[in-house]
Amino acid sequence: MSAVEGLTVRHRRYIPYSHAHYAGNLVDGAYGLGLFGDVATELCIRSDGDEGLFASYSDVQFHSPIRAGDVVETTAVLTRVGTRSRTIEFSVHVVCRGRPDLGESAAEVCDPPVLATSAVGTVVVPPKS
Ligand SMILES: C/C=C/C(=O)SCCNC(=O)CCNC(=O)[C@H](O)C(C)(C)COP(=O)(O)OP(=O)(O)OC[C@H]1O[C@@H](n2cnc3c(N)ncnc32)[C@H](O)[C@@H]1OP(=O)(O)O
Repeated sequence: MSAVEGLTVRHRRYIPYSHAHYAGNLVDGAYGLGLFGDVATELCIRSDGDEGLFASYSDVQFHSPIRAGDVVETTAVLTRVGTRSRTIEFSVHVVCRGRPDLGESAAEVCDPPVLATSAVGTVVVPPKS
């Protein structure tokens, strides 16, 4: 097993209302893939000293919507180290969510967090010099 297998990186961010795209203030599904790209970039920097390039996704699942006003946590776990390829498991969980039914700015912590999107992807890093 490689020393970096199991390496985990997490990012948190607030989803601004300017990013809402569909009815009910949903963001588009590709939004989660953008989050995966950013967390994969930090993971590759930590594992290989390079930002890496996304080669493919082998699985993408949209479990529940991401909405404007959510606070989301994106997680990347390095599960396989090839020669130049790196297999990563991704997830986005909603950790806080607006409660407009209770008030314009009301919001609550999601306990437990709500799984929104998951994926498995492959990034490629340069050869070791
Ligand atoms: C961190 C996030 C960043 C981004 O989001 S960047 C934006 C989106 N991505 C891109 O624009 C990248 C565009 N694609 C490319 O530039 C190239 O295309 C790649 C650099 C991704 C790969 O090209 P090449 O370097 O010529 O690959 P090879 O020498 O044929 O293979 C190297 C390793 O990569 C694995 N691999 C190549 N393509 C795929 C694929 N499509 N799906 C899964 N794995 C792939 C191989 O097996 C091998 O692996 P092994 O080194 O461990 O033996």
